Formats: sequence, structure tokens, C-alpha cells
Amino acid sequence: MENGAAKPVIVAIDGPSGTGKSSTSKAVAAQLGLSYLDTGAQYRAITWWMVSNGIDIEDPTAIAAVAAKPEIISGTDPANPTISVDGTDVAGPIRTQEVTSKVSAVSAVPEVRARITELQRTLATSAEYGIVVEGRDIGTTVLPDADLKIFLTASAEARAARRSGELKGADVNATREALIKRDAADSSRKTSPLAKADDAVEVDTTALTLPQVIECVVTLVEEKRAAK
Ligand SMILES: Nc1ncnc2c1ncn2[C@@H]1O[C@H](COP(=O)(O)OP(=O)(O)OP(=O)(O)O)[C@@H](O)[C@H]1O
Ligand SMILES: Nc1ccn([C@H]2C[C@H](O)[C@@H](COP(=O)(O)O)O2)c(=O)n1
Repeated sequence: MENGAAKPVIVAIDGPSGTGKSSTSKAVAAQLGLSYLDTGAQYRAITWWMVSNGIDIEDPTAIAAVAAKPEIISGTDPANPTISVDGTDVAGPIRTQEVTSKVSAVSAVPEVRARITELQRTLATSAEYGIVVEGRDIGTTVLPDADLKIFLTASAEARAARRSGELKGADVNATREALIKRDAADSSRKTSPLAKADDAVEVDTTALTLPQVIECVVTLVEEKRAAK
């Protein structure tokens, strides 16, 4: 891994669920010696905390009132990304069906977004060699001055097939409907919705293998680095 005197590079990778953001971002960051931040994990972590503390997920005012309480810490090593809430490792619990079904409602609350956005900007600006940050609003809101913005897409069918393979035997149609529902909620919220930045490079991953997507993004990052 060669970092030399390279200037830090900030890469924003956004897109709907199951388009390959986490797999691609982690691999690109590892290959180029950059930090990695999974912002979805942060929204899942705060959702897990709300559920664990009996906060009514249907009540945005109740969520807003306690949004500042949990201490969320993200580890940004792409070889070992971590996430903790008030000192507890929540990497497993944040992936449950319950958290997945509630995360869109919690992440739509402006006070939650303001809190998490601040954490994301702090991590991005402190990454010594640069960082790959993946999510839904990174290129549009969190890091509008990112050196490179990528927007990954894929057909709902391809995304559902990938997820069902991951969940071993999950029904593809039910998975597809759940993905579509979550994307619709994330795209239609008022504050900082899932959206492609005007200056993002769109990469349709439907017919690409994961190594092909990684290679494509690594090439784009290297071009940006060379031009810095
Ligand atoms: N191009 C690809 N071809 C085949 N499978 C892929 C491809 N990209 C990612 N995958 C697989 O699809 C699944 C979902 O990928 P990943 O978790 O990276 O997506 P994501 O966009 O981060 O999803 P989410 O937003 O829901 O967290 C994983 O099992 C991953 O290995
Ligand atoms: N920048 C982000 C990242 C994530 N979210 C919300 C919306 C997603 O449905 C949820 C979980 O993300 P995932 O783990 O599936 O990538 O978190 C967001 O609003 N903004």
C-alpha cells in the first residue's frame, strides 16, 4: 500500500440499498490505503438505541428530544470497521430485521441527521490519507466538496437477488419489495433525501461483478489523486 506524500482524498459513494456501496467502498479504501466510513451503520446504531430505550419510533418529537444522548463511535479501518453505542459493540444487533424496518423513520428526523452529519464530517476531515464515505446523502449534503462522488445503481431484481443470497433462502420477491419500500422512504424524506449529486459519476452495477465495480472506482479515485 503506497501513500507516499499523496494529499488526502475524499470519496463519497451514495446509492440505494443493495447496490454494492459497502462492499465497494471497503475494498477501494483497503486497496488505496484510505479510511472507510459506513454511515448507514451510524443511522442503524442510533435506531438500535431508540428501540432499546423504548422510544416510540412513530413519534418524531420523542426521537428528536433524545437524539443527542447516545455516544456513537465508528472505527474507520476498512479491514475492521467497528460501531459502538455507549461503549457497546452493536455491529451485530444493528443488522436485525427490526432495526432495518425502523431505520428509515429514525433517520428522517432532522435532529438525528444533524447529529450524525456532524460525526461524519469530523471523521472525514480527520482522516490522514483520505476516506471513502458511503451512504445516501454524502455527495449532496455531508461532503458537498468531496474530490470524487460516485452514485451506484442496480436494478431492483439484481439487488434483491444479491440480498437474498446473503440472507440464505430469503424470499426474493419479499426482499425486493422491502428494498423498494425503504428506498422510497429514504428518497422522499424532507431532510437530506437519498439523491444523486449533480456532479456524481453514476455507475450502474446491474451487469457488473463486484471486482469490476471496485476496479472502476479505484481507477476514478486514482485519476482524481493524480490531478490533485
Ligand atoms: N456488482 C455486484 N455483483 C454481485 N453481487 C454484489 C455486487 N455488489 C455487491 N454485491 C453483493 O450484494 C450484497 C449487497 O452489497 P452491499 O452490502 O455492499 O450493498 P449496499 O449498497 O451497501 O447495501 P445497503 O445500502 O443496504 O447497506 C452483498 O452480498 C455483496 O457482496
Ligand atoms: N447517509 C445515510 C446513510 C443511511 N441512511 C439511512 C437510510 C437507510 O435505509 C439506513 C440504513 O442504511 P444501510 O445500512 O442500508 O446502508 O440508514 C441515511 O439516511 N443516510
